[in-house]
Amino acid sequence: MHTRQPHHTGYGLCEFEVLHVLPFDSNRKRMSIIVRHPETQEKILYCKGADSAILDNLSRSVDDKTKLLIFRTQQQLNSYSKRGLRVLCMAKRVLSDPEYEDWAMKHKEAENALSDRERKLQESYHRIEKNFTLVGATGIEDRLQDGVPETIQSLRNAGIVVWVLTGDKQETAVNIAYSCALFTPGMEILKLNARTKDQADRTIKFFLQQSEHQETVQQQAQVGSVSNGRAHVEFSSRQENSSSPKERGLVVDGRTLVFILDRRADLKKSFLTLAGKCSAVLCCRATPLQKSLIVRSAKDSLKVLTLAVGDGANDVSMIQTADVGIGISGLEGRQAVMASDYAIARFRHLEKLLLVHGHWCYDRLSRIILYFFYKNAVSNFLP
Ligand SMILES: Nc1ncnc2c1ncn2[C@@H]1O[C@H](COP(=O)(O)OP(=O)(O)OP(=O)(O)O)[C@@H](O)[C@H]1O
Ligand SMILES: [Mg+2]
Repeated sequence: MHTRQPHHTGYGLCEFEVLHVLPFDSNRKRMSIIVRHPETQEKILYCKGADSAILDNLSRSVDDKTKLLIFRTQQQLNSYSKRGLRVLCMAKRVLSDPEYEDWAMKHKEAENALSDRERKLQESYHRIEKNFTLVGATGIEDRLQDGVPETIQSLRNAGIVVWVLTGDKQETAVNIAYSCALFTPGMEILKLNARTKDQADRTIKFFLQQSEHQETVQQQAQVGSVSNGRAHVEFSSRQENSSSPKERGLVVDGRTLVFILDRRADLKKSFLTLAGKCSAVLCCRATPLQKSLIVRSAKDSLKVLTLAVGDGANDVSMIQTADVGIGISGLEGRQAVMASDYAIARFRHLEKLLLVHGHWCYDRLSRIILYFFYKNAVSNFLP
């Protein structure tokens, strides 16, 4: 591929030759372009992607100035994501001629491979997407569509349990969970951010014990208020906080999901028991495969009817795994809609769809676990 891209350097217009485009995918969570500089002839790789996909692959030999830049960028990323912005990191790498030639030759072999092409391409991307120099980061507003909080609220009022499965960074996703009314201010938020299988196991068990303890206290409080006749009014008002069940929201990140979904580990059952005690579940930095495995696990183990809503290519297998798959037609392409049973133009149309197509869900509404994608995929599709 030899595309010329005009580039204004400040000294005049010049053109970069595009040598390769390494496309985005939700597993690498980044994309790259390799260009030839028109004046120096240097081959430069520019990469943009999720913070974890870039920061974990920075060059280790860095001077103090670069260390400071990395530190400051991380601080900026944290503040952007806490504000609910969608963050991206940019990095570059100058390639020596021998290194580039060697990579380009092997990459061509991967591109032309007749077997195992996808794996060979992934290996090729990983061979070159490393030893980055950080360039900077951006925070972009990814606004919710109109009516998302209201729709979620009415689904929850109908007894539907809503889980969000997203590829987004945890801090961004948590912020959005509050703005779309998945999490409410009174909720107790349980976070699963384990870095080993044992840690995941212990944290899940701890939360389970804690919630069982809270349930026992609540039951005792209820028994106390019933059996204690006259003292009832005073007792229940004093004990209001402990006797009214506190809603829980569960947050789990992609690395912890690896342990939970590992078939050899025995964590799935306890995770699902814990998830079943929560009013809302938020899975962050989830890959497309993890999204579909979560739907499959809920479907098989919790014995619920599942409905998945998504708008991107990374939602396709989840949409296909769910009992009912719904695609939102939007900017992210047609893959989600093509894989779905029903297409909608806006998330808020979901409520109407559930009412209109009551034959498959309305009477079973309270048994549905709903998965959805919440972003503002601005649509040209008319309802
Ligand atoms: N075109 C792109 N180029 C570079 N990086 C991207 C691109 N699209 C997404 N990313 C990065 O990869 C991450 C994962 O993307 P992915 O599309 O799997 O999930 P998402 O869009 O964040 O969330 P959702 O699952 O809700 O769609 C994003 O959070 C972002 O950091
Ligand atoms: Mg996406």
